[in-house]
Amino acid sequence: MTHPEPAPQVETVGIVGGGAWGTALALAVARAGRRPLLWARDPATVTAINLSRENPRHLPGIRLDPPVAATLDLDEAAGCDLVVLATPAQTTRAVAADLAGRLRPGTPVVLSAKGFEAGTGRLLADVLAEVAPAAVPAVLSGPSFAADVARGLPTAVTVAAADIGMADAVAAAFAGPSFRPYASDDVIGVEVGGALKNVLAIASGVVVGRGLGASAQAALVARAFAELVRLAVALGGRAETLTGLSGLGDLFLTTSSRQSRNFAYGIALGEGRAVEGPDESGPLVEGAKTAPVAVAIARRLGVDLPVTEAVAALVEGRVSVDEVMAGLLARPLKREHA
Ligand SMILES: NC(=O)C1=CN([C@@H]2O[C@H](COP(=O)(O)OP(=O)(O)OC[C@H]3O[C@@H](n4cnc5c(N)ncnc54)[C@H](OP(=O)(O)O)[C@@H]3O)[C@@H](O)[C@H]2O)C=CC1
Ligand SMILES: O=C(CO)COP(=O)(O)O
Repeated sequence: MTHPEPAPQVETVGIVGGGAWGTALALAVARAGRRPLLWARDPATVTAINLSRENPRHLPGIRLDPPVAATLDLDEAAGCDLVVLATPAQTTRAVAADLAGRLRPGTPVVLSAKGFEAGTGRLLADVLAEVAPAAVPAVLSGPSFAADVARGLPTAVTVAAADIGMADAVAAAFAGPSFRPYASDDVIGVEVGGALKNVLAIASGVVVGRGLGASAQAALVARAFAELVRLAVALGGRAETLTGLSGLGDLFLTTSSRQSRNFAYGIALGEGRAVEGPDESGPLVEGAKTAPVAVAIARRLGVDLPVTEAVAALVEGRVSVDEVMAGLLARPLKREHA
């Protein structure tokens, strides 16, 4: 029998990753009455946050007043009462390994990246548990653009941990006047919702970029939602979780808003402006990296993910948009909920 984790007393929050999302979460934590300490690897970002009170590279135009502070010292961030990982999904193993020996045993570590690990096909919470066993893993996900959160616009997310009491405590640590976390104990469902919606946002962008019409976009989003549920359930998550914020909520946001980097990349693919995967020097497009990993996971589990397969093929430049659409429409007829 497992024992509930003791609820953490959270005054300080270490945020590992000085990008748009890490910076926005630092502001959310400050508004929640906690002291955020943002670790960034880039000295210029740390100096800009501490002296000019902004993050010009990743979140320009947003004022970062105290108590937001930044550091280059990972030990300082790791020593906080709660730690958030906010670097891209594919860096999770390396960053968590670097943190591992610096954490106090039992420190909650909140994953906020959205993706599956390439190569292993593992969920990020599993990667964290493997490389940083001293951490208590939690996941924060849901419809939340960094710019919206940073500006204090109303936002709701899900915080999941295996122990619901821990999820409640972590949710409370982030809760502020405009940032509303809901607690869940379905770590798998919440992770899959965040990871796969990026892939499906690319698909929705392709439909828009190719000018296929609002009806096609609605059909795509409905079938995309079915894929979210199928994969989450096959991996051990609960279907109802995907009807929530990390699932339907984030799918709605990123399959319809041009603020989404994944959706915007899909539009470029649909318009024929991008033929292969995004360049590392451009904006982060997590769905392009997640698509082939999701396909591999689905094939291993015998789950049918035709939209995800189509995105993987497009991103890898193996097919054209017209070939993908013809292939999807030519699939044998089936029952809707089979
Ligand atoms: N932006 C958003 O609206 C949201 C993003 N997310 C998720 O958060 C994650 C991060 O996205 P976001 O912040 O937007 O991305 P950004 O591109 O804005 O920032 C990424 C940050 O990670 C840093 N970084 C990259 N690789 C490493 C590494 N190996 N070690 C340490 N730091 C590293 C970068 O450092 P450097 O500046 O030095 O390159 C940069 O500070 C993604 O998984 C995304 O899906 C989730 C919800 C909302
Ligand atoms: O996850 C996000 C909002 O919930 C951000 O989406 P993009 O990474 O597509 O910009």
